[in-house]
Amino acid sequence: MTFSSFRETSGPRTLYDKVFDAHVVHKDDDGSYLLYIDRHIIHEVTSPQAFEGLENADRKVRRRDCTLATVDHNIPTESRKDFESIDTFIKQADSRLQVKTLEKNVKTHNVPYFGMTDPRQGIVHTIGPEQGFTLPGTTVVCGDSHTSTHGAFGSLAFGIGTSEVEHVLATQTIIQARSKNMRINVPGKLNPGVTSKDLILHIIGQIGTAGGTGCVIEFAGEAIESLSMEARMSMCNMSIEAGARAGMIKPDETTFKYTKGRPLAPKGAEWVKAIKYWKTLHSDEGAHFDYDITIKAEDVMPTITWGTSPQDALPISGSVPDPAKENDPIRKAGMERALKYMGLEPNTPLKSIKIDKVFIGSCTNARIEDLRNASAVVKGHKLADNVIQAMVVPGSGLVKAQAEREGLDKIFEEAGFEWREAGCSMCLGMNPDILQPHERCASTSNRNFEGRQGALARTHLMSPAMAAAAGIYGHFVDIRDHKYRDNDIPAVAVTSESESESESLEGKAYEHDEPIQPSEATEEVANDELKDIPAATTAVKKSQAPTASGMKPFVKLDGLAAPLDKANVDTDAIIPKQFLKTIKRTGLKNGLFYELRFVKDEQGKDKETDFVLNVNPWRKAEVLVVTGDNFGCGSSREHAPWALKDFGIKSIIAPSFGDIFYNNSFKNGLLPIRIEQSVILEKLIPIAQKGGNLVIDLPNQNISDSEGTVLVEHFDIEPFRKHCLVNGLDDIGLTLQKETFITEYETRRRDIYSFLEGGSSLLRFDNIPKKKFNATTFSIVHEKW
Ligand SMILES: CC(C)[C@H](C(=O)O)[C@@H](O)C(=O)O
Ligand code: SF4
Repeated sequence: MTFSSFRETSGPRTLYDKVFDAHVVHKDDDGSYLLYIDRHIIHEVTSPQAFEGLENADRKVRRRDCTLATVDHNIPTESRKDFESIDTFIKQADSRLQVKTLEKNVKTHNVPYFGMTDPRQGIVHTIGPEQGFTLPGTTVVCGDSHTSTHGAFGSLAFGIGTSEVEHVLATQTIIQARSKNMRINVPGKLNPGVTSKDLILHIIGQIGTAGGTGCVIEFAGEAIESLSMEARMSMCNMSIEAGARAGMIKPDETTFKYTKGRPLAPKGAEWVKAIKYWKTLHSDEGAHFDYDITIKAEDVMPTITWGTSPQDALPISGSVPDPAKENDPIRKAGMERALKYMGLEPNTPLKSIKIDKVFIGSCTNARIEDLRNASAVVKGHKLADNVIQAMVVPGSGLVKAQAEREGLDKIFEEAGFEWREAGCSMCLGMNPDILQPHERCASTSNRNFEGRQGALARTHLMSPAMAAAAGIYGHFVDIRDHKYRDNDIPAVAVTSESESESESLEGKAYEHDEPIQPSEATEEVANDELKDIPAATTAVKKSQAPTASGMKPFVKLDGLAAPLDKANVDTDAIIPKQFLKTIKRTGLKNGLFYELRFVKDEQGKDKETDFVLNVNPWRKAEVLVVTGDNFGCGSSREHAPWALKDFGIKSIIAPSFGDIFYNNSFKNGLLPIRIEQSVILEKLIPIAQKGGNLVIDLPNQNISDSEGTVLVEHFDIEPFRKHCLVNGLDDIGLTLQKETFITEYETRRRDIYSFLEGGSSLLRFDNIPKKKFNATTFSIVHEKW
């Protein structure tokens, strides 16, 4: 049997090329591809507008068996012991609305769903692998940038925006351009005390947050091969912080061992067939990589961040850098701003910096191995007196249950840590878990952007062991100096899954021979708790509804240009988390660049700063001219282009863009244009600074001033994107015209990749407590499965 029906080249291929090729449904003459999506995970923040669009266009979820939903970002992490209903449990009205909207949507469309009363609920990127929903060689998408996590299985996994969520729901495909291939080789062995989190922070420190832009990174080499699946997931998780579209690691025995026996992993003959295929998934000898980078394992030390970008990473033995020693003026200004925000003095030894809080959680580091590593540090110690709060938030209900079986909860609690329920929590603080202004946190999460964990809060990223140690000592420490009690040193650069976990996951609890439809559990909750969803969501009038379809054509724009002299503007800065709780695409104007545009006055009211968009004439700007690289990096939130559009911005010019933001912009008729930095500085910025207009001619792909002088003779744009913008075309409508190709692909898929059939529809929902549960019921139910 041949496993692939499409091949771009006859020569050697990379892992990425192989997985990409295997999913090509159709290649258009303009070079864009339609890719089939095997696994689609959904959460409450980025799906409401997608379901709304789907319903307004009278479309259905094409493959509910390829779809899995859960709630994670908004939910409180306090004990659910007394959980009665979402109405009483979620106190924040906007969070509650998002959760209930998801529940309504999964019910309407019969999508398998792990709600708050389901012990399998957890962070999207924890539950996919845990259930065996994520499998080697699959395409995995989610309206979430850290979907890259799933690449640890050799799957092609990437974050998408809400319009694309709608596209996948309707068509089970996505329109993609081919990315470049980057390989990061890590030869040698990691030093004792060094985890995959240190390694990925080190890599980002080296290549920068724009280093992987336009690429899919394959992590390879001895140090990578020796990592456990959990450690690999932490690596791939943060490949988005390196600017990459996705991160991948070739599947091997470690992968197969982790996957075997998971509820949705293939069984019997299908397992044998799957393994045969998965073993072909590696980069061929001689395959071409556009970039090949080597990072020696022995050079990596326990690493933490000092600033407000994940690339601000240094070995723990280092000191806060000194801007006075930086020659590049843009970088120098960035460093000064970061140090001011972080409340740090140049040249301070990192180990002497005191902390206020600890957060052990997030999709990067809240799996069982992470909690084992952190608890081994904590065991027999107490939190330092200056530490106000330390939280441990497991990645899923199952991680929590496993940790409790191993007694880790007790170890943490005895040391003074809080033991919480699963969710995203303080990673971005869409729920009540936030830092207060100026609090400094040792965090195992992945983003240290300004305001990420709370307004004016200070985040330092590090491994679970290092965060736990910071809690014990009250300041950052080199984990290699820590004295473990009882010689209880965990295998931090673990080589394979611990037996106990694999066994529990292979146990009876997860058998699923008889497919059972998701029925009552989903239904009952949804029926009871839809009361406060406004009518507009349940019945939007077609004519009023903003959907992905029918965009206004973008042809020529003659618009006032505003200058923005910044690099690495992340989407958290473009639209902070508190504005993500909407279930609409509009009304985000005031949230745009909120932290930059407003400060609080004495009465606690918003007062405008002198940020460029608050100043005349730029209040009316339609073009944003950015001098620095990597505009729109970070989160996949489509709220970023929505907010820019709401403000009136129609085009953004920058040297480079975050991949997901770039993509999301097109879906909303917002034109991002990549122009070399020297040209921006020389020709465009002077006009923007004067408050002049720029004329962007999309059909002719050039930019002039209002007198007609051509400033940029040619800018690049992929033909398909141009075609859609100029004609205001609806992607989904276009894709649905390719129905024959999609059904043909599905027929082939059923045969060639038969081990993917069934998907989430094989999950059991019969044994889940429906209304109420407590930790004890949980583990009993879990044992019984
Ligand atoms: C809310 C979601 C869109 C976002 C993401 O894409 O990453 C979030 O998970 C984050 O970490 O900022
Ligand atoms: S990065 Fe944080 S907020 Fe985003 S999915 Fe992961 S845990 Fe959730």
